[in-house]
Amino acid sequence: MDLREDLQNKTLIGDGAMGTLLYSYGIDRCFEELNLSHAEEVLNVHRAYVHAGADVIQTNTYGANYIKLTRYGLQDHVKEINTAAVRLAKQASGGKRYVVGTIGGIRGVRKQAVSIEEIKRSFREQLYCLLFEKVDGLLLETYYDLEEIRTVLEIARKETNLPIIAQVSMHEAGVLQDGTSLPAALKQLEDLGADVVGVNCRLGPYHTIQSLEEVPLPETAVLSAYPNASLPAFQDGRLVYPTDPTYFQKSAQSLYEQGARLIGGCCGTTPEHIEAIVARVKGKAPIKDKVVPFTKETEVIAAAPKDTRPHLHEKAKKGRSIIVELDPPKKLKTERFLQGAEALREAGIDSLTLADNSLASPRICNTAIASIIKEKYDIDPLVHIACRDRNLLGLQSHLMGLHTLGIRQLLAITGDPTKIGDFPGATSVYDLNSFDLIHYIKQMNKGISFSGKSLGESTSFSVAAAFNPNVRNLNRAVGRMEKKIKYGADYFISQPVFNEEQMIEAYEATKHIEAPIYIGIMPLTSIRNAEFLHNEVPGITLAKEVLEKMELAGTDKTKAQAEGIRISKSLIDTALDLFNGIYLITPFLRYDITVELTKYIKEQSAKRERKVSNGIRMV
Ligand SMILES: Cc1cc2nc3c(=O)[nH]c(=O)nc-3n(C[C@H](O)[C@H](O)[C@H](O)COP(=O)(O)OP(=O)(O)OC[C@H]3O[C@@H](n4cnc5c(N)ncnc54)[C@H](O)[C@@H]3O)c2cc1C
Ligand code: MET
Ligand SMILES: [Zn+2]
Repeated sequence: MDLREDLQNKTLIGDGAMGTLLYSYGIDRCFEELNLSHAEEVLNVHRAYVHAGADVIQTNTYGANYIKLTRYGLQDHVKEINTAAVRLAKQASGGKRYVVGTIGGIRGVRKQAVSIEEIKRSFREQLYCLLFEKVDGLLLETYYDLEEIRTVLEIARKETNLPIIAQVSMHEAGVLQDGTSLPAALKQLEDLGADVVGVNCRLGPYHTIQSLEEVPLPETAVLSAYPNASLPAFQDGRLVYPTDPTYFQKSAQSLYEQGARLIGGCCGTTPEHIEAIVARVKGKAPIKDKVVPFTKETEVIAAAPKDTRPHLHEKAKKGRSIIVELDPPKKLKTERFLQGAEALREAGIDSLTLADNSLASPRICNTAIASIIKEKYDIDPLVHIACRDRNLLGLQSHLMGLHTLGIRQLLAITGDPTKIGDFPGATSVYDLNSFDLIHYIKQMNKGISFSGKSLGESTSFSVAAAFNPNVRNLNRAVGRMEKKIKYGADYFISQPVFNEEQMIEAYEATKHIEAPIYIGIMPLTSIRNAEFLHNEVPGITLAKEVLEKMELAGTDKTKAQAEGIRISKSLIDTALDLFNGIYLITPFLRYDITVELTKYIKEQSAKRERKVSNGIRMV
């Protein structure tokens, strides 16, 4: 028996689902652990697939790696679970079927969730366990992340000469989540030495066939397909795959015609599905010629509509740039806000930044406000986007909406925790964190959606990221900035800084970073305001001297405000020597304060420029 040789001559049949089958029996726990505690059930599933006529049986080890087992506190049982799994599959196969060791993908849309180094460690551990038990081949399945499957395939290819089946999964037919087309992805896997390349899971037969229609026959590898039984439905609180084995049988015929030589089933498929496809395509002579009738023309991705205004990061690279935060109102009246926006525009700011429910309290949607000020005052708004309030679907739709409104400046942040806001019990989504959000916004700039599909047009977002200099370990904060740049951040906007030394430290720690930094300055309005910020707002720390100065200014509002402005001006003097970008935060819609500070920055910058040009004349 030789799997490679067999695949040269005939169509082989894989098995169907293990996980969803056990789940449909009412077992809802770590499926891989059942190899130890309920071996008989696992054996029965394998036997049912053997009986149905499957040629290739997969071990019940899809998630038997320490990363996934950690969820169940089973991370130290990788070896026992994998060992038992191979023995059970072999026992059911009786030496008459190929037993392939399954290793499932770990990453979904969130690349950030697990580092590639950790994936390598976890993969190796599981791989060695499976190889030690002498499987007949390996099945790498359900990989959404191309980087991940490339990485693990390289490891596996170095470690063994056994046949390797490498399968990716797609959110959208024909394309991986990073926008790589299925044919290109499978070619990469073939080039890395996979014997069988294909797709499994997530999509039902219809989309799987549609995806394979575009894939030419590989030169050295063969094609495989393990579609789900159908798209899942949610019934009585459970996921079910309503499907009919006859439909699956017909689909298997189409997959065969598309050149698939190993055909099995993924989620929702049962021994009946496998029996049905065995009857139709098992053993058939493989398709050796396939004409991909037309490579569906790769959709031409149009460039974003031209906007000749420079982005904020370009402005701050060239010279002085001022942005001012004026947060959308917490109440429905917008007059004062709009007056502020207009006054700040008149004062000459480069952009008005609009927080996304900062401090986790609801305000008028910043996109609505951004659109109004853009249209009404020709302001180029900067919209903050937190990962807290929208899931992946909401975030992508939100970004598409922003693009449609011609809004191009974004700040991608995790978002303040709901605990501190008006609804402490509210859920927080966090499908993505700020790194991933930056990455996906930049993917949209290439015209590719979060799921890899063409958007037909590229966006032209400029993406800022947060920098928090108010931390004990500045190097760690700088490390996060460097990582954000890797993910695509164009520039940074900092939390407000409240003393000169801290500003100098922030400058020293970041001077090697080429991406511009807009340094935050927030005028204080009273000692109570200062104490609140210092003691209660995450990420903000005030210097002792600043608190003392505000204390001295007393409770007279005008005096306190004047002191706040004095402190800010002094910070501005330092900032102008160190940073091109200045980010002013307007307290309590008191735009008169930020207008005054904007004018101050303009005057001081002009003075400095005059000095420089006088200096040049003197030389
Ligand atoms: C300019 C600016 C504007 C903002 N606007 C808004 C807004 O509109 N709406 C809103 O809700 N919030 C806003 N915030 C707050 C922001 O959401 C939080 O400060 C957020 O934590 C910082 O954004 P970040 O996710 O990019 O990341 P980071 O600061 O890089 O980190 C994210 C989280 O991880 C934590 N962390 C940092 N280092 C480590 C580490 N080594 N290990 C483990 N954890 C770590 C941080 O404490 C932070 O909670 C803003 C912040 C800034 C600086
Ligand atoms: C989540 S994809 C399916 C994994 C594995 N083949 C199973 O059926 O359990
Ligand atoms: Zn599946």
